[in-house]
Amino acid sequence: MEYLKDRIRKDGRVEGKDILKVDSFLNHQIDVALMNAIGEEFYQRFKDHGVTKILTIEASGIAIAAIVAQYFKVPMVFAKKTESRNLDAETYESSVYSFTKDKTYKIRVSKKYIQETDRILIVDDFLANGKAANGLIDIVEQSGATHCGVGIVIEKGFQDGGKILRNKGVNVQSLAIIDRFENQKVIFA
Ligand SMILES: O=P(O)(O)OC[C@H]1O[C@H](OP(=O)(O)OP(=O)(O)O)[C@H](O)[C@@H]1O
Ligand SMILES: O=c1[nH]c(=O)c2nc[nH]c2[nH]1
Repeated sequence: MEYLKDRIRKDGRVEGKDILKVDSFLNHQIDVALMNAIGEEFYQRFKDHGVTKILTIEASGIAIAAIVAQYFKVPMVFAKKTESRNLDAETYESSVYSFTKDKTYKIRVSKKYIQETDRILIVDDFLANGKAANGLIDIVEQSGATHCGVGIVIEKGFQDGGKILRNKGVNVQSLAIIDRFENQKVIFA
């Protein structure tokens, strides 16, 4: 998606050897027009898969998933990373290591919000080592629903997540795939 790549070239900032900061438009301050273009692009890529629900993980996936859900006209649900009294007792659970936070979270989705008959599109802002996507796939599989694929805004191709998921046969569609960082510049695959 050239529009997205241009925006990453313009406003993305490389931090250290493996972090791309896109907080000015994607996961802190949000450019809603860009989000709409992303939602439309995921719709075009997955519209023939009979999607009935969009699933993501808090926090950064929520804004993207909400807009994607508008294009599909289906509900969106996000996995919660913390326990709280307003979460149902009956949940599907998995475990996700966050590489940006160096912390493992138990993630949970209420059993009420995924049915066996659902066809689920997983979306997220980043794919790095694939832990978040794997945790969400684990939850979908526990529920007996079908996962139609994983839509990612930015895949860091130099980390293993994309390879791991594709080797498992998952339909991963990434709108921008980064091959490497070179002199603080982003080089796309
Ligand atoms: O492929 P992975 O190695 O799992 O990395 C990708 C995940 O990492 C980020 O989440 P983070 O843990 O930073 O939480 P946040 O959404 O609250 O920023 C991002 O939003 C993805 O969910
Ligand atoms: O803003 C982000 N930048 C990254 O490089 C990254 N990797 C996983 N999650 C991420 N979030």
